[in-house]
Amino acid sequence: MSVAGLRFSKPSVALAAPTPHLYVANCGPALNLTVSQITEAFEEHGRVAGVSVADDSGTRVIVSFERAEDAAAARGAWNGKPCMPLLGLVMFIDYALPRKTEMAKQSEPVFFCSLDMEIPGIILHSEFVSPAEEKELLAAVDERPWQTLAKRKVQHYGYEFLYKVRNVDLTKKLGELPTFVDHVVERMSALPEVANSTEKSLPFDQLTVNEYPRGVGLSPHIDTHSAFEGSILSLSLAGACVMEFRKYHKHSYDLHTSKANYDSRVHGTHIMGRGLDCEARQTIPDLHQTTYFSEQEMIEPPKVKVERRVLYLPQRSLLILSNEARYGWHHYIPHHKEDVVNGEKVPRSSRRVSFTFRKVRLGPCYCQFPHLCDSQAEIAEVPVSIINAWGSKDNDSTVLGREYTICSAVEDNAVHDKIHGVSLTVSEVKDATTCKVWIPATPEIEKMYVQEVYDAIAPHFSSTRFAKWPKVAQFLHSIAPGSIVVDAGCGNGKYLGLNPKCFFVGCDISAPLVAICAQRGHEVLIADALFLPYRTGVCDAAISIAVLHHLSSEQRRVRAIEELLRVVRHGGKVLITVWAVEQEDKSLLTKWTPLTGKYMEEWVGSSSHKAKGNLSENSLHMIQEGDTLEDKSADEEQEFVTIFSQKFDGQEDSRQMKEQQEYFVPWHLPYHRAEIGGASAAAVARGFARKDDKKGAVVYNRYYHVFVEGELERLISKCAGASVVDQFYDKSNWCVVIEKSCY
Ligand SMILES: O=C(O)CCC(=O)C(=O)O
Ligand SMILES: [Fe+2]
Ligand SMILES: [Zn+2]
Repeated sequence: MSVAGLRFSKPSVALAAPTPHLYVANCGPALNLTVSQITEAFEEHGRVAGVSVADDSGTRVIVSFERAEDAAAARGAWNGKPCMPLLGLVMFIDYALPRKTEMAKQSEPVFFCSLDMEIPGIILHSEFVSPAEEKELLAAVDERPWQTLAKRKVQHYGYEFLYKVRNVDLTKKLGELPTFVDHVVERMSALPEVANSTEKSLPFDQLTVNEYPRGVGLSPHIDTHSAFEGSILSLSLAGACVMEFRKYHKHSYDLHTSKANYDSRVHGTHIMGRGLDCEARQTIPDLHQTTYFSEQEMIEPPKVKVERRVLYLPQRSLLILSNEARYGWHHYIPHHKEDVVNGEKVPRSSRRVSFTFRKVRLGPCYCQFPHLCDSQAEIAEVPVSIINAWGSKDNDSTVLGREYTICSAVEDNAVHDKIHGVSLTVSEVKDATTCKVWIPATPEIEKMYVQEVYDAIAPHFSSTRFAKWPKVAQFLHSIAPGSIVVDAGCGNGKYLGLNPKCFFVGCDISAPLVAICAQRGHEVLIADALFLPYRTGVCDAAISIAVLHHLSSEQRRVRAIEELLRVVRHGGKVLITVWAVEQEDKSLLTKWTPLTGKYMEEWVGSSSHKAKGNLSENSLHMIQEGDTLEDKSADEEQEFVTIFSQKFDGQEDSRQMKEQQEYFVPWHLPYHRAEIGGASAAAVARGFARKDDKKGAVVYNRYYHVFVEGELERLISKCAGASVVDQFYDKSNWCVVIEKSCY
């Protein structure tokens, strides 16, 4: 139904004379309106010659009437008013100028070399098969039955590709790949970019053969992330074509207030289009993201920038798509009888046959393109554990921080959390949409020596934690007004609200600390840093201040960084600070108890066992003299401890200390602050605290893994999509600012 040969543009100024073409905003496939529904509705005003999409948004269409008067009538009736035939939708309607863009479209340069594309992960090998091999391959498929689709024919080997769900059925393996592809498979498998790729593509176990008649192409798409892993390889036989690659850049939201922004992004609350009596809820197709437009934005919707690159796929060439090219870019074969290649018309051959080799994926996809990733979209539709821990009320059911809303049916009391790749066991189903789920247990060492200690010392700890570290303040002030900031491991919430132009959300594993934040009016909840209960890409920035050093394995520390990266949007920043081995005041290290023996083996794991010391288990409780830390008002111990003049100067020990990274660091809870006989007695009985009558304090041990220089950067380098934009050492901490790569 599109109007052949014509493209349209929205006029920048109101047109004096009406045209038969209307530019209609807030209407289109993204609002689940089909061309025939739109046509039918507009035909109320006269004969409609065609409806076509105005741009890539899916929310703007061109409705072309046969007569300009009818277009004027439709505009008069429905511009800015509810359109009853389209369920009361309010559209913005203006006259459109037809514009020939065919030439403009074709003026994009066509690349012949994949390197010129500047898309990471795209490789083109020309003449990958010989004419003789090509002939054999074509003869082989021509002997076999084709499945006929609307415009092209296909054959599937290994697994059938199911077009309805754009995936394979893993339970229905068709068999091995046919022997007639053996020699190409062997050669492709030996390619270094395939054999050595970080994501395993081998062995290929799915082959789709596509036969395109002249003029037939393939709509823009990304091969379903959850369906295939590793690289995708496509051999072009019998003919050539151009392939266009598209990357959509969605700009960050800029809504009126950060709270509204937060509500819309976290809770999905619709922002009402002011002045228009409709909910201006619009969805950008392909991006699987819902955006909420204000009235102004509806009239001038935020631009979705599309980057396009066109590559010529010669006959007998092999195209390899990996990484960003595979996960982050749509690919598209225009439905053209001829390709315009740098000004020259190149007719397509009567037939092109492609062999696409892929490897089916067994688990979820963890790519860095969550907005394009069906594995990760599932969790986005399955928000959010922010149920009861809001404000100060009813912490009970989320004391474990583990309440999720499950939108899909919960089967067999288990939910597979695709993002985290773990099975969650549902312990209590409250109703159809809410259930309690359990995430894997925190290691015992963290449970006792971090969580329980902070729970026990929370009010006292909080009373010593008010000074804001200038570097953190500087970071928070550098964030754009209206941003949403997550403080993961927020403690008593001293950084929440530090930049009044931003909206802060905090979480911490310690319920008593979260309660303190809630009493102060902060938006907080109880959560585990490894399982942040926020949607992917929900915030603009995140901070993790003095948190990672409380995690007892490298895997868990990496995982926590990945979680921080997950929750920030692309282009968002994360500040991470951790305690350094390289303490400004070396004497401090002598006040800490190196972890040894059972603690290292059972809890921290022998791989990170670097301790040279040979301290007995009892020595864990032998705290040095003069290490009293209680009731000081300094911010971090490091700052405060500088008052100790004692300097550490033993060379031998210094080397030993350097290698030691696992410690118990004492916290002195004065008797008058402790519930003697209550929680403290239990902690003493269980061995993670001791009474020190001389000091009049219960001494709790907190587990720390202190970082060596470069270690934080090394962990970050394991996280895809993170680039370090700043790193520094400050006040005995290693600090890094990372940016989530833009897609
Ligand atoms: O025909 C081609 O080269 C591409 C095929 C393709 O993109 C697909 O099957 O997903
Ligand atoms: Fe594809
Ligand atoms: Zn993915």
